[in-house]
Amino acid sequence: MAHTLILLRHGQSEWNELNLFTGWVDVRLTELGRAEAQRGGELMKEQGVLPDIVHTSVLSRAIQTANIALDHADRLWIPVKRSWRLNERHYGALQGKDKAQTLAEFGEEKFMEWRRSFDVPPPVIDPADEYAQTDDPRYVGIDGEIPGTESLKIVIDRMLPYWEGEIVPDLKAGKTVIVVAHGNSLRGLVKHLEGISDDDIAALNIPTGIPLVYELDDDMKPTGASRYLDPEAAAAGAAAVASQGKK
Ligand SMILES: O=C(O)[C@@H](CO)OP(=O)(O)O
Repeated sequence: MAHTLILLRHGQSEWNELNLFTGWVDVRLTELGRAEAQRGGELMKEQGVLPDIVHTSVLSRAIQTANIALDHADRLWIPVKRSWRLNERHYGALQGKDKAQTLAEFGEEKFMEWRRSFDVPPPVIDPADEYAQTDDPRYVGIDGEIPGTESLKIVIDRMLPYWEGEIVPDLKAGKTVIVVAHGNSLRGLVKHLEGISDDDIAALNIPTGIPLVYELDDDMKPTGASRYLDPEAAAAGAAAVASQGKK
């Protein structure tokens, strides 16, 4: 039996537009981001790829994107599950920093190591920093501590229990699942699904607002290549993410 999984990165956020490192800071969608989410929903409806259940992070930009996309796919009524384990990678002390300024200050090598290396996290954020999540009520009771920084490796380690424990059972129950999350949490999931190496994952960027569809076998392995519902827009969007900072 084939299982259908849809991955959707949130539409443009206020801090994507401003070119700031975002991570766990809870910024909203821009008008363009809302339009991207709408288009994502329309693409699902037009192409008949319709989710039965939605999983999102606990960050507003993913929740807004899910609501808008599902509304435009006539699927606002499906069950919803949310988890901090689908959150964006915590960007540590870089949260709130301008990407272009960070590149100019630290140089390309360090900048890319922080953004795209597999296991080098950015410096830890001070818990008193205005962009730390200390005392944020949505994280009361999360297992362990609120992170002070995360590498992609750490993201994968905290995401996989949710993937195995909550998403895979929905897929195995025959549901078409949509996961609405973030650039780096989805990079982690794609790495896991496709067995991409620690080095090669650096080059993978996920565009905002375009559904990416996987057909999976019973072992949750892709049966073929994944497909974006708008491949041209996805290629342009991924290139734009790759060049962030260089403007
Ligand atoms: O700032 C962030 O949280 C992420 C996603 O917007 O950025 P990057 O693509 O640089 O990892």
